[in-house]
Amino acid sequence: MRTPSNLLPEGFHDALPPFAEAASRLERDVLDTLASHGYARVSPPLAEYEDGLAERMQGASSSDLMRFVDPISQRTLALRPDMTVQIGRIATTSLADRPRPLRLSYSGQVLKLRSGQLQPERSRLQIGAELIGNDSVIAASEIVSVAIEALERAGVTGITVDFTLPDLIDILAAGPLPLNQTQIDEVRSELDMKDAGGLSAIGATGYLPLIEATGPFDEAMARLRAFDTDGLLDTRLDGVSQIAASIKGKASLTLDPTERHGFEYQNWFGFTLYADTFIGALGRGGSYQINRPDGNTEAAVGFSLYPNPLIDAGFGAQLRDQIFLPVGHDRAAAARLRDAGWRTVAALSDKDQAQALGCTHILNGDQPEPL
Ligand SMILES: N[C@@H](Cc1c[nH]c[nH+]1)C(=O)O
Repeated sequence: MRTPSNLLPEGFHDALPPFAEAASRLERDVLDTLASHGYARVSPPLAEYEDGLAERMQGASSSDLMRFVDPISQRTLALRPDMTVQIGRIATTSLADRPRPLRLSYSGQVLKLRSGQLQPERSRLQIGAELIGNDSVIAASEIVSVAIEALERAGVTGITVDFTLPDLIDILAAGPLPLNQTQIDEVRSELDMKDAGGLSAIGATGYLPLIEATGPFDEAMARLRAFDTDGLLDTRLDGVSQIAASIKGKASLTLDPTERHGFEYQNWFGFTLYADTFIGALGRGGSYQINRPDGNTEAAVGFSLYPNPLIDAGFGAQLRDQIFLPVGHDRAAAARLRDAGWRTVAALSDKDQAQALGCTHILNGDQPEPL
């Protein structure tokens, strides 16, 4: 396991063997899946001008960013907390003239200013894909199914997709169930806690049925449709149902229409990914708008995975066979074994010990021999 160390700030850890390798194997599997669906890799820098980054991050402020002054430009820079924002910048500047839809993938470390209760890490690996220029049901279905395929290719089983409607409360509050901004925040936090008593106490009884519209997808969706008596949400609910239908059989499906944790900028549709063997979320995604430099916006859908907690829990950590090569070993035989997929560990002196160096075999003549 990774050992917290007072050599590093809270929320920062070294990835050690075999976890670091497990993480890069997962990263490779996910990126290969994305590439196979036409997502081209981009690699934005770790830090950017703070004002540009903050401006693009809807629902977050610069006080949520890890910032520092750049001695060269004398300007404040920020470490990226979410690569999706950078992909939006790239899509609407350097790649503004590329035909749409534009499919981009990415992977890298992101930095959160504060750690979450469920995820103490502040430095996290983020791997994802963004489909830019379209947020239709077809585009959203592609994103969800590619996310599932990527996780499956990495060996994750028992996947659950939990759908949400990130802007649901805003829509209801601006229409049939009016609320002012303070009330919106109150209603949201009561819904977060699924607190019926709390909702009643603040006079928002109209929102009570939303607490019940949660759980296995079909039942929860039926309850949500029953709640939507004037058909205001029809198109959204049809859209989310179609996306769910498109991945039926590939994952367990649930609905939590008011879940908003981590959905600061997504609009009509969002989803969180879980795996049976693991308690926390593996990633999330949804539809959103990218602000373009000309003042217009561009629709997009995408997803991001945060696989570190899964890896730390031991996922993909393989103890591989390794063969010890004694001093003076047959170099040609060792090279043939490496070609055949073996990992070799060459002795530097007679003092080196096969077992202590993690070897399972030793090269005897030109043949591997189990230790
Ligand atoms: N970047 C978002 C997920 C996402 C990607 N694209 C759209 N949404 C997150 O990390 O929560």
